[in-house]
Amino acid sequence: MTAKKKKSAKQTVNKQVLPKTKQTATNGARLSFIFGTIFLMSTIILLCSFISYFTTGSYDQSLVNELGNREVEPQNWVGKLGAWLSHKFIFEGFGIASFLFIKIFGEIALWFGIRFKAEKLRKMIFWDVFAILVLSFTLGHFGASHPLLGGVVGFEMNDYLQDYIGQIGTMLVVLFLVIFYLIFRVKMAPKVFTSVVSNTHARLKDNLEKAEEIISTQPVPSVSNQPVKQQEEKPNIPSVPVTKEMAIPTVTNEVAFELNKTEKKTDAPKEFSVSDTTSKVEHHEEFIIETIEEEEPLTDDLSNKIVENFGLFDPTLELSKYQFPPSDLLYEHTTGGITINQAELEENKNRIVETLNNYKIGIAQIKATVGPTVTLYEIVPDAGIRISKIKSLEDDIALSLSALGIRIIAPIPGKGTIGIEVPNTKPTTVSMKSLILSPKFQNAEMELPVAIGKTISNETFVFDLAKMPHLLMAGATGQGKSVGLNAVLTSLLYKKHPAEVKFVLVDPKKVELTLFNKIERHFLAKLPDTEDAIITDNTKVINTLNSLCIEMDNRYSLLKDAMVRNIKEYNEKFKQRKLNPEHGHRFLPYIVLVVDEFADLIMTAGKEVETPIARLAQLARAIGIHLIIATQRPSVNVITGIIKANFPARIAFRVSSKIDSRTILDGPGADQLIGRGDLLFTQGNDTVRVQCGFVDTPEVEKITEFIGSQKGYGDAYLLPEYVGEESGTSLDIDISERDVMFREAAEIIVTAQQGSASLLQRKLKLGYNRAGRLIDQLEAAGIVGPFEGSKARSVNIPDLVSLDEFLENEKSKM
Ligand SMILES: Nc1ncnc2c1ncn2[C@@H]1O[C@H](COP(=O)(O)OP(=O)(O)OP(=O)(O)O)[C@@H](O)[C@H]1O
Repeated sequence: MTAKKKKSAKQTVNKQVLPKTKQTATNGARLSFIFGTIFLMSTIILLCSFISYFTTGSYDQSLVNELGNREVEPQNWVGKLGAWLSHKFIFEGFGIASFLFIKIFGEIALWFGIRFKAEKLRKMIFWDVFAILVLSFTLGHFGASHPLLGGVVGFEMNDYLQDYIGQIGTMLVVLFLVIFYLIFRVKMAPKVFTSVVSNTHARLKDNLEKAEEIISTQPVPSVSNQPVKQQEEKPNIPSVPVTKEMAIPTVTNEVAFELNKTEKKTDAPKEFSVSDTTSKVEHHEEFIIETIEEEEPLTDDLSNKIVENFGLFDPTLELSKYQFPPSDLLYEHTTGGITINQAELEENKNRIVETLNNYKIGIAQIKATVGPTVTLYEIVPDAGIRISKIKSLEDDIALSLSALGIRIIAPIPGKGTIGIEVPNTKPTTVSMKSLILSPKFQNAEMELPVAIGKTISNETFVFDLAKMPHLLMAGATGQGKSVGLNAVLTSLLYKKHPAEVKFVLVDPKKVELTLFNKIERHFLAKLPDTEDAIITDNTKVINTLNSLCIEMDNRYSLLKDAMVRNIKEYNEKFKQRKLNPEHGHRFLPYIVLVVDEFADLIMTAGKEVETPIARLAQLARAIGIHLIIATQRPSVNVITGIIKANFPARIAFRVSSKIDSRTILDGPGADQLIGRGDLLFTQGNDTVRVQCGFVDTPEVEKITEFIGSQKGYGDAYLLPEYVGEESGTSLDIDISERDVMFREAAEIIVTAQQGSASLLQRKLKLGYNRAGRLIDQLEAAGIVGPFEGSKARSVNIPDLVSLDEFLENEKSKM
């Protein structure tokens, strides 16, 4: 049953990738066949027309101008069409070189038939046309006596050139074109042409020297003269054309071997043998250095071919008609931008100056920047005033300004000034619409762009979730967390296609994220057996988190197999069709896990939740799984050290105490926020104050409605099945029912001393389901220990010898 479901889950995933490609492939094949047939028929028509032209041409020529007349009956085998075609091509065109047009048509027909590389076809056609021109030009030389040889074009070309460069010049041009053709088309090395000359010269010179030497050393003139003569008469010149192969192992190489042997016999008189003469002549070793042409790298591999025929893989193809939600689904919330209240600014400034003067802090300059919720007063204190003094007066200053949530930044990082943030009496709501429409978000070239809000200087604040790579969000109740989560999700929905990102939503409060149910078949991911994609039950959360760990392991194996480092490179390679879906490869969407109330979860499930969350947070960045966890209570027992260490990016809404602020931000500040979406964002060092974009429930409803009413996938994105402890494995698996790879799997597990399904997947190239079954069987046999959460199972057999004994024992007991 489970196996069946697993299988169907896998099939669904594969279906998402394959069917469209197949359909396109069939349509492409049909079109190719039709065009191929048309070109093949054209080839046959040209061939018949041209051949018959040589017997019927002279008769048909007189009729060519009357071919429109039905009464006229030409003799060409292909009738009027054939007579007209051959007259135009051969007589008025390029002479007998026109036969090469048949070759061109044939090549095109062949290309449609067997689809070799288009580049190759282009090259072939280019050289065919070149050959047509050269041949027609060459034969056109005899155009006056044999007009059919080069056709009118060939004759005219000759005639034209001869007028300017004469007959010799024209012949040299022909020679040049032929050499050009031989070098670039036949790929004859230029050396061949030069070596004909240089070899002749070199060998003649060489032999002459040898002969001279022999004459001077040999006492018997009758022997020495003859070979010299022979050598002179028969110089060892390679005949043209010389190929690369012929150039290397010439007779001279063999001689070189013999030479070495004889030279060792030091006392013996020098003996030289030249293989084609019987006499003894000293022979200098000829040393030919041949530069072998660089092998052209094969660009012809299958992936290029597929890309050429079908284009890059398009993950969005299955939902190609998907429409992104329009911005008018969102509300303005405010009319116009920030309103600057001059009187309020003036008043606050005066009070700041006054208060500081009371504490004997003089001010050299003060500047105000009005943001949506707070105004930043940037103060340059008089020389000699210590910053720590201002900082220690923070509460007193706040009291004097009698405003809630004054935040003092002393000094402002990167500037020598002191900042005092004072809330505006009339805060401006930052609408999500203004964020979505901002050029910063629209032009963001990010993997997972999120427009969270506007900074104090009223700039849209956009970050890439993929770079964070995980986000911790905290804030007391009612301070804007849920709105913040909605802003994140809305940003992604406005920028990403359903094929590119999937959400795993955990909502123990059962209210905040339920709206997203409508986009289940577009954007949500879930466990195979579950009804609802949005997880509200804590035990299901544990299964889902463990399932995400499996997905992570699977993705790592895929990445390893594809020899890439991260999901971006992997998907790029997949789009270029360099990864075979039949080997389990598929386009990997980003997965964003959102946990709305983490405190709740950790209180009920504790380590069972913390361990997989920590594991995912540590490892999942490269494979595109990103975590956003939100919590009301940022206490240390909820946000433990291990969680904190792995969530460098934090968003803090208003919290109730300095301690909470420290837990979430590692510093104070969050307790001084004013609520209603006022937040601090940190990613390590700098902290940015941002007013979160406001997106109301009806807006989210409209967006999800808009997306949900469009055609979606058959189901949510299915995560790998996770068999939890409580569901138990059928541990009494019959030995006869064991997988055929049982022994091999056992050997791998025992060798590695690590009982993990993903290890089997990698080593045996198995799917997750089969590897999981094998692990179950190994557990049933007692070779591996029971499931231990996210840790690999223990292995009970120490080595391969013991494994052999164990399996033998098992057999004998049967
Ligand atoms: N960015 C914002 N701009 C304006 N008002 C906001 C913003 N965020 C939140 N609010 C106001 O604060 C109210 C509470 O926000 P929200 O529901 O997000 O709080 P919460 O932190 O999720 O609370 P809880 O934890 O109890 O669910 C909203 O109904 C809204 O009126």
